[in-house]
Amino acid sequence: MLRVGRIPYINCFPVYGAIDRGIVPLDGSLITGIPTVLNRLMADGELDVSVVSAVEYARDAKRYLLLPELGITSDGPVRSVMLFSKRPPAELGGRKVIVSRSSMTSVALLELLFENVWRCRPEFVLGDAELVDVERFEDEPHEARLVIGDAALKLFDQANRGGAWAVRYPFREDLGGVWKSWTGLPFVFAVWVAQRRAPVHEALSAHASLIASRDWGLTHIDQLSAQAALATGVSREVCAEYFSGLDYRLSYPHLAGLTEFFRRLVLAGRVPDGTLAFLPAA
Ligand SMILES: C=C(O[C@@H]1C=C(C(=O)O)C=C[C@H]1O)C(=O)O
Repeated sequence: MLRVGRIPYINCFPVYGAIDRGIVPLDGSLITGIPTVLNRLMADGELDVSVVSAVEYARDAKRYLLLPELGITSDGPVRSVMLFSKRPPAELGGRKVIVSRSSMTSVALLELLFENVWRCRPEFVLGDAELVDVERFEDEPHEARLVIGDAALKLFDQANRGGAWAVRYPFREDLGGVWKSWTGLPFVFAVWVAQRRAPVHEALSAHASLIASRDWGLTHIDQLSAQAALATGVSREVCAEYFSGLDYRLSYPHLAGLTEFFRRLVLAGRVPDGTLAFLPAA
């Protein structure tokens, strides 16, 4: 039986919702983890199929096959990948920026944006940035923080409603939005991959289930938004708006965004040059 990874954030509700409800069968067992944990489990061969940070694919493309037609993407603002800053990003040179330990893609994207858009070089430090960590944010001195997932959505929402976070971090940059202004392209935060050595018929079966579940999810956003509101404490309306800004497909514009991101990471020497290799479509 395949071991299939999933992220606990609400951004995965539209893909796993029908599987969770038993509406779409999955021939495999689900293992839940934050993105960097799933990346490591895939790198170590402990999972067969998983959603991973887009950068994890590029880091070791020979190990994986991409699952076609599936990704976590946004064409502009994403709302859940945010730099919360006490000063304008261009003034963060030499200052401490804490980046989420949960993320690989967004950390790489943030570094590219500092080099090319904000043109300065902060000191990056890894830190915890999940919902349970939020109360301890001020314990570590910093000028800005990269937060992803449910914690980012929640803090962004609180800041938009003028709460304490708006005062603490007057400068809030949505990395999906900044990427779009810089390149004109959508951004692919996460992809689904199978180990190349996974039996093809089993990987195809998992892919078919994920696609069927995603198709169900996209037609049941009201139901999923209610569940997401319970999970995060963010209103149902904001969760619905969040889902409407995410796109779970991997069509030509998304692939253009993905390859542009990888091209820039290769130029910066952060990942080896490579190609996109896909599992045959289910
Ligand atoms: C949009 C998001 O996409 C994600 C970002 C990831 C990363 O930065 O490595 C990995 C998986 C996704 O959860 C998010 O988490 O908010």
